[in-house]
Amino acid sequence: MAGTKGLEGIVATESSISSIINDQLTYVGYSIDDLAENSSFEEVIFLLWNKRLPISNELTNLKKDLAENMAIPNELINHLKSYDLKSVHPMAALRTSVSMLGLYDDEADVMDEEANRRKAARIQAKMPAIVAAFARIRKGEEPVAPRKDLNFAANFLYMVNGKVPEDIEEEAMNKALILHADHELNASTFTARVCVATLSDIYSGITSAIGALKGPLHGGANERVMKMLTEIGEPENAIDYIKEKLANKEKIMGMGHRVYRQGDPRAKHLRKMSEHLTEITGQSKWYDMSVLIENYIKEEKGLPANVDFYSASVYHSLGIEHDLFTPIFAVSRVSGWLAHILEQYENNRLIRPRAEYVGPENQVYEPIEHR
Ligand SMILES: CC(=O)SCCNC(=O)CCNC(=O)[C@H](O)C(C)(C)COP(=O)(O)OP(=O)(O)OC[C@H]1O[C@@H](n2cnc3c(N)ncnc32)[C@H](O)[C@@H]1OP(=O)(O)O
Ligand SMILES: O=C([O-])CC(=O)C(=O)O
Repeated sequence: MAGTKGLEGIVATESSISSIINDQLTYVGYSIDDLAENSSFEEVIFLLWNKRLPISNELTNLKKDLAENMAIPNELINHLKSYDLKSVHPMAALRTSVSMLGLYDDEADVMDEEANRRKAARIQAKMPAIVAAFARIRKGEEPVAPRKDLNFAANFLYMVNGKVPEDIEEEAMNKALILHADHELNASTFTARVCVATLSDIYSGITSAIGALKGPLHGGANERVMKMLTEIGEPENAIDYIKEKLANKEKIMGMGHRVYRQGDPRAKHLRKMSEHLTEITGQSKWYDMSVLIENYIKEEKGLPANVDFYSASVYHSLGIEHDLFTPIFAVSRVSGWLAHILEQYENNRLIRPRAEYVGPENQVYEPIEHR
């Protein structure tokens, strides 16, 4: 039995939600380029959950359902208020809050498909409200209730900032949410599927997935990209900084990918958004610095920029606090996690691989006083 470190290249399930073939990403067969340019996040949610695009009244109903389900229980708000949130990472707060949401859902352990779909809509709707409430409470501000007349992207920014976003901000958030929505069997999606394959409930699956996304080798990289850019400070420092990191065998956040070899097809959209948004907000240096780093790493290490690299300067130029970058990823990716959970339940089998034992053998137990 040969071990494959990190399960690289192993096909662990069949799925008809998203595919990565020859460095091209599709959701249910629709190119990510097409969706990013033409679609809305709500439409993508429908696509992932139903494996087809909605017709007009279906999209209207989903938007209504999401807007009506956005408000979070007061008990959860009070719970968040009870912590000293200055030392709590928002991903930790999100992980615990989603777990807690399950305590206030009468259907949490009802396992039929219709109930699971209703819970999916509730979780999708409430995640942005949790992130926004956390962001406000820790600044000593009251959470802002969602508005039923705003779409998902606008409502999220409205709840975070307390004001209706400009069109350009809403467009950028909508596109970022589409680009992050699903990605085949990435680590957090796999985590969600492993969890619910025991026939555990949706809240457990999403809570586990948030934990996996939080790590710096996965969704946690976007926050660290901004930390790196901030440390670099000015474009002229970028290459020396990167050289030193590489000499110390440190990884450059936002670079490299387990599956993509030539390039992450989402990065070009985020690069374009970063160029535009940093320019109109008078912060082009973040984009300039990012391009220098991307080109250098491509040249030196042959590694492409991944989705986390340019999303950092995009969110920064939207005025978003840096530790909210990964929670935004989660607000989008939960749509994919939910799609995969529904797909797993439809055709379930326990996920239980093997480990190759490489430890000592034939040991003889010694009583403690003889060791
Ligand atoms: C949404 C997402 O999850 S996208 C990924 C977000 N994560 C990051 O951006 C963190 C930085 N990147 C990485 O750590 C990696 O590229 C990963 C985790 C994304 C993929 O890693 P793996 O497929 O396991 O590749 P692995 O870590 O084994 O690296 C292979 C080689 O490339 C090097 N390498 C990979 N990524 C980087 C990087 N970002 N910076 C410097 N070197 C790198 C490794 O050091 C290793 O070199 P070696 O063979 O000389 O030891
Ligand atoms: O697929 C992966 O390994 C990581 C990734 O890019 C994502 O989850 O979007």
